[in-house]
Amino acid sequence: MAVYTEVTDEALCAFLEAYPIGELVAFRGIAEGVENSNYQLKTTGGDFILTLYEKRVDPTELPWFLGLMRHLAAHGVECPQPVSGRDGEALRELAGRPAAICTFLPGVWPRRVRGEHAAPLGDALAGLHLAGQGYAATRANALGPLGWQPLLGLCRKDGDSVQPGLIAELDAALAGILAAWPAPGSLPEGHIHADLFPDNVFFLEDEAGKPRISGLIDFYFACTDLLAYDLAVCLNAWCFEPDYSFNVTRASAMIRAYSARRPLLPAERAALPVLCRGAALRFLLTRLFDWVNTPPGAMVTRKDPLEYMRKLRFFLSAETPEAIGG
Ligand SMILES: Nc1ncnc2c1ncn2[C@@H]1O[C@H](COP(=O)(O)OP(=O)(O)OP(=O)(O)O)[C@@H](O)[C@H]1O
Ligand SMILES: N[C@@H](CCO)C(=O)O
Repeated sequence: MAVYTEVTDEALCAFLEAYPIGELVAFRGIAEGVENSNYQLKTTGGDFILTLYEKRVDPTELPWFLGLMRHLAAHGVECPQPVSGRDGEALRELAGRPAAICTFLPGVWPRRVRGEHAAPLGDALAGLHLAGQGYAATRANALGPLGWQPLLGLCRKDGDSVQPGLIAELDAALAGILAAWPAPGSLPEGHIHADLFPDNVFFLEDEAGKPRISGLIDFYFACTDLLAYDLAVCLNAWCFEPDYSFNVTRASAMIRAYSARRPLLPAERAALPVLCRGAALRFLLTRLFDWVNTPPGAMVTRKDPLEYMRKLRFFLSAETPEAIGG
């Protein structure tokens, strides 16, 4: 359930007066998503998404995220576009929260990932990286390597209650990953999505029944970091079977499609195993943090950290890029 902040009819109608998108026809809360409150709006001007940004998004960073979405949409990426009010502002306040309206994207995210999703995803990811190049402002990755040690520290006290020995295993993995992490400046950097999981990628089917991407959403973890790290996030999120076996065919198709649009440098390909380990650790740590630090009844949907322990173990055992489809 992710409608944390309720909006009344009256408040919404008053809010909409600031926008040139007609009058409210209908609106409903969207239960999916864990970070923010989302509403689907139908107005006489069309379909839109209203997002109320909840506590975990720093309001001072919102202009960067909205600016990136605008930039990407202007450069050919299908992604939500912030709608400006009559005063030119896209960001304002509703029900005591920062709020923005974005364009609605058609399509649905895949509840079950299939092999044929991999190539369109790789292609779209490379397209996003290329389109992001002209967006000059940068945002450091708070959940990058420098953030992992402090995050692990915050899980230290209770982490072993999730699985005995977990913290010692993570200490050892983190030390190895940091020691092997690419040196600053050694790999291409740019703006990355950093959370391109299946629930953030919408597909439609073409006439032949083949899936094609209709849009990418949820840019609120986007940041400036190693481009190949974004591919590592996708290899984690898209390439495991429900029994946690790694689907190397799917990974190869994704990497090939990415490289066809933005050729990976040999050094990026060589770094994929450690980048995949780092990406697995990142999602493990944020999930573990939520697991051990969320009081019952709090407004955060917890996800299983151990799913990422299994993925991390796989990537620790995969020593070459070939072993992960590279
Ligand atoms: N622009 C859009 N067009 C159509 N549907 C959207 C759009 N933005 C969001 N949605 C719908 O809202 C749901 C939640 O959105 P989103 O994933 O951005 O929420 P969140 O709580 O910020 O994210 P998350 O939990 O993934 O971090 C999506 O699964 C989708 O159904
Ligand atoms: N994609 C993240 C949640 C944050 O959007 C996860 O699965 O842990």
